[in-house]
Amino acid sequence: MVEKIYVTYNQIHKLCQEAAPKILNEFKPNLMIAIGGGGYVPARILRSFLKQPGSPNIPIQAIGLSLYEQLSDGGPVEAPGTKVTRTQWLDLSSLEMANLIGKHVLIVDEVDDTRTTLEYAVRELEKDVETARKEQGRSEKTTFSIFVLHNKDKTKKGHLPAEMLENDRYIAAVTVGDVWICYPWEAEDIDEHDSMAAKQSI
Ligand SMILES: O=P(O)(O)OC[C@H]1O[C@H](OP(=O)(O)OP(=O)(O)O)[C@H](O)[C@@H]1O
Ligand SMILES: Nc1nc2[nH]cnc2c(=O)[nH]1
Repeated sequence: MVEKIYVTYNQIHKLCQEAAPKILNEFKPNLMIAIGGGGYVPARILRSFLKQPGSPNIPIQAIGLSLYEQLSDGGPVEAPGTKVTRTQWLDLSSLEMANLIGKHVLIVDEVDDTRTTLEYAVRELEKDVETARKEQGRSEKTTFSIFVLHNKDKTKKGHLPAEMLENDRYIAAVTVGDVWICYPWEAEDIDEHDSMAAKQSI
C-alpha cells in the first residue's frame, strides 16, 4: 500500500514562509501563476510573504490543469498515457498575456509528481508568451520559475527546460519519496486529518 503523508495548513504556511526569502532574492517575481486547484492556497500564502514594504502585492493569475489517465483499450498492456486538459487558461487576446512579456513569472503548484502538469504549464505558457511578444514586436525576455510544496523523488514522465534547472529556477520546499500526500483542503474531517499529521514523526 502506498504510504500516506498528512500535511497541515500550519506546515504549509511555514513551508511558504521559509521559501519566500530565496524566491524574493533569486527569482524576484513580478507575478505568480497558480495551477489550480492545488496551487491556489500556497500561492495566496506566499503572496503575503513576498510583499515588500512600499510595493504592491504580487498579482496571482490562475490556470486550471487536470491530469487524465488514458485507459488502455484492451490491446497489449501499456503504461497508461497521460493527458493534461486545460480547464482554465489566460486570455490570449487580452492584456493578460501581454502582461507577462519581460516579467519574472513564478508558477506555483502544490505537488510535482510525474511532472506532466508542470511540463505542460511551462511549455504552453512559454509558447503563448512568445506568440504575444512577436505580435507586439517586443524584445523583452520572460523568465519562468517554479515553486512547489512537495517534489516526489522519482523517475519523471515530464521534463522541464534544462536551462530552468541549471539556473536553479525550480524550488521544492520538501522532497519526499513516492508517497501519497494528503493536503488539508482535501480533508473531509480536518480534525482527524490534523491528528493523523500529529501522529507522524515528520
Ligand atoms: O506531476 P503530475 O503527475 O502532473 O501531478 C501533479 C498535479 O496533479 C494534481 O492535479 P490534479 O490534476 O489532481 O488537479 P487538482 O489540483 O485540481 O487536484 C496536482 O495539483 C498537480 O497539479
Ligand atoms: N493530493 C495529492 N494529489 C496528487 N497529485 C499527484 N500526486 C499527488 C499527491 O501525492 N497528493
